[in-house]
Amino acid sequence: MTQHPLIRVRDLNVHIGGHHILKHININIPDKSVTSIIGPSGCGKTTLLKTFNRLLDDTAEVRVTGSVLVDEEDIYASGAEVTHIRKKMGLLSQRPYPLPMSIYDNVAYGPRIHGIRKKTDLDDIVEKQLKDTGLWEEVKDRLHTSAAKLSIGQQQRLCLARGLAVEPEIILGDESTSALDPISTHKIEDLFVRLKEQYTIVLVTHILRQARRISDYIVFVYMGEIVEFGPTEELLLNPKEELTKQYVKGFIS
Ligand SMILES: Nc1ncnc2c1ncn2[C@@H]1O[C@H](COP(=O)(O)OP(=O)(O)OP(=O)(O)O)[C@@H](O)[C@H]1O
Repeated sequence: MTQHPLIRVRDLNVHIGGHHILKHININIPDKSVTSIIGPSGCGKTTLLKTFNRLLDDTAEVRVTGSVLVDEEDIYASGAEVTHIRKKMGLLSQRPYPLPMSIYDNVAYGPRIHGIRKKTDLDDIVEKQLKDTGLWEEVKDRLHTSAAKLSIGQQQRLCLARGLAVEPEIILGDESTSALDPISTHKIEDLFVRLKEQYTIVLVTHILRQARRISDYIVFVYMGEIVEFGPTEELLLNPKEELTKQYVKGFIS
């Protein structure tokens, strides 16, 4: 059964510097599941992901039209508040960018900004998020040392913990395992699968095997358009569109 949609995209178009990058995008991203955006390099995957938390429309050369409804609220409506929208989403980029501070302070950073001051409350949040991201046992004895000393894989899980600490509804991941070794990659993939019980997760990946391992749904994008969207097995094993077939077979890259 298809989950209730949390993100609804309606006739979304993105022009950058006069180029029509995303064309008439219509999609419902289901709640509490993992949806992967796949497609060849330059097709618009990252651009689509960025439209979900208004990371795109900050410059004069970018024009976004259409609507993206999150929880029924159009995040492109005039007057929509960007800080409020971003609080609903945690973004995990290709490389981890821990803040130049301790492990503890990285996780406590967002909650402090949102007004949580009491030490015991912050301690609880830090412990919970580090446990949820599987880091607690690895770092509990060095919480006040620099986050930069962690391995890249640990830093990526810390960035996830930092994002989750402000209680978002949605996790966006842009090729978030591309800088990681296979073991760290599997840890992050396992986390996504576990976290989908509580969050709606949208990932950009160019690795079909990864999309197959962890997604419930897949969106195939080609030259700025959605070619096909559907449950993972159906889209990969029995695609409806010829272009999807070609991509899945590896004839388009
Ligand atoms: N800020 C920008 N200025 C100019 N062109 C841009 C900008 N951002 C994206 N584009 C263009 O939009 C198109 C889609 O880019 P995007 O990064 O979304 O693709 P992608 O599918 O994520 O690619 P990849 O898999 O290689 O990361 C590309 O042609 C890219 O050059």
